[in-house]
Order: sequence, then C-alpha cells, then structure tokens
Amino acid sequence: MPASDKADRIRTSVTEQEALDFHAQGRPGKLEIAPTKPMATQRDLSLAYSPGVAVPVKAIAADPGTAYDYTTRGNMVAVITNGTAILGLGNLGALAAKPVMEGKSVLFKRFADVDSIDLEVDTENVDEFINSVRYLGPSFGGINLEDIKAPDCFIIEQRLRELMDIPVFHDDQHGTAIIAAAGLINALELTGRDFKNTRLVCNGAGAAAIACIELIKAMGFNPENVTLCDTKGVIYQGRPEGMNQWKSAHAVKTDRRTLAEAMEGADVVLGLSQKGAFTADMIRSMAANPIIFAMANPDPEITPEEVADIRSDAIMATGRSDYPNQVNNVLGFPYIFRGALDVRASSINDAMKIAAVRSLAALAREDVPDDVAAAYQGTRPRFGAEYIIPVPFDPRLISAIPVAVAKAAMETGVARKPITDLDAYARELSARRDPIAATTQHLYERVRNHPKRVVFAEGEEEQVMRAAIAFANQGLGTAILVGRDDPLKATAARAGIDLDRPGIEVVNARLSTRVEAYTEYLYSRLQRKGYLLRDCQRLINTDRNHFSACMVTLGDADAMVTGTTRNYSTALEDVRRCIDPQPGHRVIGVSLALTRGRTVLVADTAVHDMPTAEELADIAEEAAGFARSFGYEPRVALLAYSTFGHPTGERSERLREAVKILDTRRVDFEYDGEMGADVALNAHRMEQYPFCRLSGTANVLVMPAIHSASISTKMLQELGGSTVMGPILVGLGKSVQIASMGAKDTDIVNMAAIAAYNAVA
Ligand SMILES: NC(=O)C1=CN([C@@H]2O[C@H](COP(=O)(O)OP(=O)(O)OC[C@H]3O[C@@H](n4cnc5c(N)ncnc54)[C@H](OP(=O)(O)O)[C@@H]3O)[C@@H](O)[C@H]2O)C=CC1
Ligand SMILES: CC(=O)C(=O)O
Ligand SMILES: [Mg+2]
Repeated sequence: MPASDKADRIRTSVTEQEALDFHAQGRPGKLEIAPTKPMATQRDLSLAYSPGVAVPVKAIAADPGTAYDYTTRGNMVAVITNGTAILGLGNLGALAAKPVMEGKSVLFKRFADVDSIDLEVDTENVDEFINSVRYLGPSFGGINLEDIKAPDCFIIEQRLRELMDIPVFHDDQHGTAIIAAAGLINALELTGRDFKNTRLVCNGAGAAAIACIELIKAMGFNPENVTLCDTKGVIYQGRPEGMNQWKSAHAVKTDRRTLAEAMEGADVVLGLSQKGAFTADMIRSMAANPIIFAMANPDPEITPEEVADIRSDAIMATGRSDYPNQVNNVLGFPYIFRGALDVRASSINDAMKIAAVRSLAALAREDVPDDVAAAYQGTRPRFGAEYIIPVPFDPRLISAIPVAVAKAAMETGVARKPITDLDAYARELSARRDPIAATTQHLYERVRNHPKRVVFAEGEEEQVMRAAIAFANQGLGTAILVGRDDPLKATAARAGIDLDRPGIEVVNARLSTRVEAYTEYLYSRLQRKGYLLRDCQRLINTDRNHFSACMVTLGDADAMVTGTTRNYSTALEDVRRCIDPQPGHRVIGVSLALTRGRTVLVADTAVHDMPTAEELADIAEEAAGFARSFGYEPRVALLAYSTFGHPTGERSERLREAVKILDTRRVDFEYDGEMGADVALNAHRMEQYPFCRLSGTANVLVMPAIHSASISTKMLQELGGSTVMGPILVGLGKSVQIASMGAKDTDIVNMAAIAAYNAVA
C-alpha cells in the first residue's frame, strides 16, 4: 500500500466544533481537584483542619523533608507558562495558553499518576516571571515550564534551577529533545547511519530546537554536521541579524544561506518551527532514505501525505497523534517527573535525560508482547520505518522510563530518597496506570483499520446526530441515521448540524425500497408468535429499532446502536424480535468497570433476571470469551454473599452448582466460586483460601443476579469513581449495542465503536 494511502487511512480528524464542545461540556475545562481524605465527620475535620493539622505543621517546620509524607508536595507538579510560544501558534498570551496547560496537567495524571495544576503567569518580563515562580517551591515537587518563547525560556529555566531545590524542567526544550533524540537514534540505526557522519539540518532555533541539538551533540553527534536555521535562514558564523548567544553557539562556517540550500543532500531534517516550513522541493533535494521529523504543532512543517507523494524512502515523524511515529514530548514529561518525584530528586540533570532517551529508544526495539499489542493500531508493530518510537498509550512506558530516570538520579547523587528495589518499583509503577486508555485505543484503532457501516436507529435525536458525525469524522466508518426527513432536518437546522458530509447517510424507513424485504423477513420470524403481516409492516414502517435491526440482519449495515430514547429492556426486546443469539451462545450484558490501575468486567448486567446454575455457567463462558476479545486473560469469580460455603444459603448454592457445571464443560479459562467480592478482588483475602483456583485476583465477576450486577456497577460509578462502560451486549447473532436512555454523544460514539468492533470479523 502506498504510504500516502496508509497515512490517509490512519489519520483521524476532529472538527473545530467538536474541540470546543469537548472543552465546554459538563464542568468547563479538563481538570478538577478531588480530596483524598474523607471529610465527613467532626473527627475528620479535627484531624484535617484545626486542631489536628497543627501537628504536621510542626513536624514539617522541624524537618522540611516530612512535607513529602504529610502533604501533596511529593506527587504535585506545576505546569507554568506565560503563553509566549503556545505550540506553534506563537505568542497568544497567558490566558489563551490555559487549554494547553490543563491538557499537560491531565496527561501527567493519565499517563503517570502525577497530580498537576496549571499556572498561567501574565507577564512577558523575564524577571517578573522568575519572581512569580521562585517562591512557589514549597507547594510543588517539581516545576514543568511550558510554551515560553526563546531566548527568554533559557534565562528563566537557568535562573529557576539555581533558585529552587526541586526539579525545574522546560518541557519544550528537554522533553522534546529527549523524544527527538530517541527517535533519531532509532531512525539512524534503521538507515545504517551513525552520529559521526550524518548531516542534520534543524529548522527553528528556539526553545525546542536549541535543546534538541544540544542534547544530540552531548550524546556524540558531530557538531560540524549540524546546520541550524531560523526565520532568517541559515545561522552561519558572523551572521549579523536575528542572533542571540544560544544561536551563536551553534553557528557554522558555511556558504549556504537558505533553508533550501541547507537541506540539499541532508540526511536528517528536524522541524521545530512552523506549519508548512518545508516545501516539496526541499524534501526532494535530501539524501537517499532521508529522516524527516516535522514536529511543529498542531500542524507539521510538511505532512506525511505530502512527503509520500514526493518520495517513498523517507522515515517520517510528526508531533501529532494521528500519524505513525509521534515524536512529541508527551512521551517524556509524565514519566521523567514520575521517576524524579519518586526519588525526591533535587533536579533533572543530563544523566537523567540521557537515561530517558536510551530507555525510550530501547523500548521501540523490543518485541511488543500480547498485552501491549492492544495499545497499537490493530496490528502488532515491529521496529521499522513506521515504528521508531513507542506510542503514548504503550503501557510499558510507565514501568520503563521512570525506573531509568530514578536510577540515573541515584547514580548522580541528586536523589534525596533512593529506591533500593528497582524491580519492585517497576511493578508498582505498572499498577499506577489507568488501563482504560489502552482498552479504548485498541478498540478504536481496530475499527479504524476495518471501518464499518453502523446504523444509528434514533437518527432524529440531536445527540445521536452529533455522535454519528463524530463516528464518521474519526474514520470509524459510515454512520447511517434512521429518521423521517422533516423532523431530522428541523433538528439538525436548530442545532446547527450539517449532515451533508462524507460518511453520513440518512435513511427514511417510510421511503426505503427495503421495507418489503424487511417486512417479509420479520413476518417469517413472528408469524407463529401471534403477529399478522400487517403488524410486521407497522413495526418496520414506524419502529426504528425493528427497521434498523433488519437492516443489519439483511446485510444493509454491519452494526447498530440504539437506546437513547427507550428503556434498555424495551430496546433489547425490539432487537431480539429481529435477531437471534449467535448459534451456541447466550445473550448477556457485560459492563467494564475501569478504576485506577484496574479493570473488571461484570456480568450479566442486562439480560438474565435470576439466572439458574446452568445459565450462570453460560454467563461465565460468554463473559470470559468477551474478556479475551478485549485482550484480558480471564480469571472468573462467581460472586455471592458467601465464600466457599460460608455462610450457607440457598442463593449461594446456585453459584456452587454453576462452578460444578463449568467443571464438567472443561472450559479453557480460570474460574472459581462462590466467593465474596472482597475475596475475588483482594489478594490478601484470597490467600486465606489457599485452595482457590484463581492464579490472581479476578478480572471477570459473574454476579448471582441482575439486581446485584446492576446495583454494584452503579455504586462503583457513583461512589467508587469508576468509569463504567456498558452494559455491552454479547452473544447476539448480529452486532447491536444499546446505549443508556439519555446517553450523551460521547457515550453513543463509544457504543457505536463497540458495535463496529464486534462486527469486525
Ligand atoms: N513535537 C513536540 O513535542 C514539540 C514541538 N514543538 C514545536 O516546535 C515549534 C517551536 O516551538 P518552540 O521552540 O517552543 O518556540 P520558540 O518560539 O522558542 O521558537 C520558535 C523558533 O522557530 C523559528 N521559526 C518560526 N517560523 C519559522 C520558519 N517559517 N522557518 C524557520 N524558522 C522559523 C523561530 O525563528 P526566529 O528565531 O528567527 O524567530 C524560532 O527560532 C512549535 O511549532 C512547537 O509546536 C515544540 C515543543 C515540543
Ligand atoms: C508538544 C508541545 O509541547 C508543543 O508543541 O509545544
Ligand atoms: Mg509545548
């Protein structure tokens, strides 16, 4: 497949409206602060606040190191900017930088469980900025400077490093340099080049660019072979205009004056400048097998499609997440600070940065194990031109990079709390990562690689239209909206939604040429169940669930999503009138409960009211199969209020019976029960039953009945802070998902994506 086709296929897009809606919906912005201690009783108040709080105050006054034990300091990083170089958008001011800084803060949390707050300082005066930050040291374990223009950023970072005793790290400089260096090491290896003889051009001579070339030179890259360019062209020795001391340090003796001249015959070009800075002719003039890192955000110096149109021998990377090879500092800052915080480092030094580079470069060369493959684009990546660097969702990053950084900090004497057992530390780190990212990433990427036609049965609803557009825009396939023309158009017009776009189809049941075929099909199924032909005609003409389910059954769509306007059970009955279970399967609902560091699947949350022992065994089998399809190796616990026979009771008997039935079926997954939820989910509690056959805590929970399934998942969601996806329908002969009544557009897209995923052969 030509590279440009591949890039088109992989690239996703979001509309400007979607980006605004995403930020505005619910609580505006992307962050909130949540307490970590209960504040429920008079006693809590006495401990958290006066008088109890005085005790840690005195302890910290006596020994400042204990602030790490008694306050948030040890896991708290400030993301600080003045908005003078926001991405590649330029100087748009402190306030406009806030969405990016909130974004960096949530990435800290999402990827490395580092708590973070954004601070926008409204001054372009270097001294004022330094003074605003220097006194904030007691509040934080680290300072991540962001999007401050060069050369101010060099002075600011240097002075704050001298003034503060916690890590001060300018992400655009060092974060970018670390990732670019790791990608470069791998790209050089793949093209048979080395640090000595490779000729590199760097376009941009600001924060990111200067740090990148300083780091690679520090790692051994031949300085004579590096040409730096800025808006005025090549930075040559003696250039009079647009210079500063940081540029001068990298000025070279050369007759070349323009970027185009510099790039002629170059092996590598790093873009840390602005959208569109590289032309086709420049790329054409580069050496064979050129390495092109177009890292400007949000739009690169040249797109992978444009490069692919010119030449097929390039290794291409951008700063964006929707192309292969994302060279972006998101791969670095969460993990570098994780490691630095965990050893209470006083700074982030060169050894720690180089350790991060090597760790990242090495990870891309390793085989991708099964449980990690899920984070990649449907297919398992292999070290090569389209995979020179891990993706941000790679779950190995959290256990690899912080360990390397912490180790380097200890070796260079900046660790104030060394870690003795680094293996145990690596294991702890894995548990800090929220698994939802890898799960959903895998699902979306698989569908993107196999786009589907999904019918959205309730097409007249505004949130369904928005979901359909998001589905199509994300490259998941074609969204078919079912609805009557007039109300559909009226709702779209009122909501300002334009449905006339690629990837969206509208089908009106009354006008469809397929009505007769659907009616005949439905009548063949229902004629012995008391339905007349005219009843079936009415169902097809007027009921969108029946019409849509028949579309899927008769091959006019691959999958269906419904549920926002009806009760779950009503929608399910409608669908089941048209679609049978998969042969040999039982239809059940599985909910995914995602809590920090852990995912559990709960079944049956949708169909069986009070299952028999036989049905419970079926549910266990269906749920285990579903777990595998999502990349989890199932450990199934059949739950009850009792554990292995105590206390005795009739309800637990059914679960015990189900375990015996599974024994006779010789299934190929781990299961045991009956047991309480505490035993299933807590390794120490499980140890009290050494005969328990599960090799670890359960990740699939079979509930004794629908009420306990529903109550427990809803409690997890409301009280436990879990994200719950589902119920996801499993076992139907065609792929249908039912969203919950009143679901928002993002929930509906998720359900549509799951429906499409299940339709992928
Ligand atoms: N992928 C990633 O992880 C990251 C990417 N970046 C991207 O790098 C770019 C620069 O960011 P940063 O270093 O923080 O910003 P700075 O403001 O510090 O530096 C910008 C530099 O780019 C130069 N420049 C701007 N336009 C052009 C052009 N058309 N041709 C040549 N040089 C140009 C400027 O030249 P002059 O000195 O003459 O004004 C300046 O040297 C941005 O697009 C940003 O998004 C940054 C950090 C991380
Ligand atoms: C990624 C980043 O930090 C930037 O583009 O500025
Ligand atoms: Mg930045």
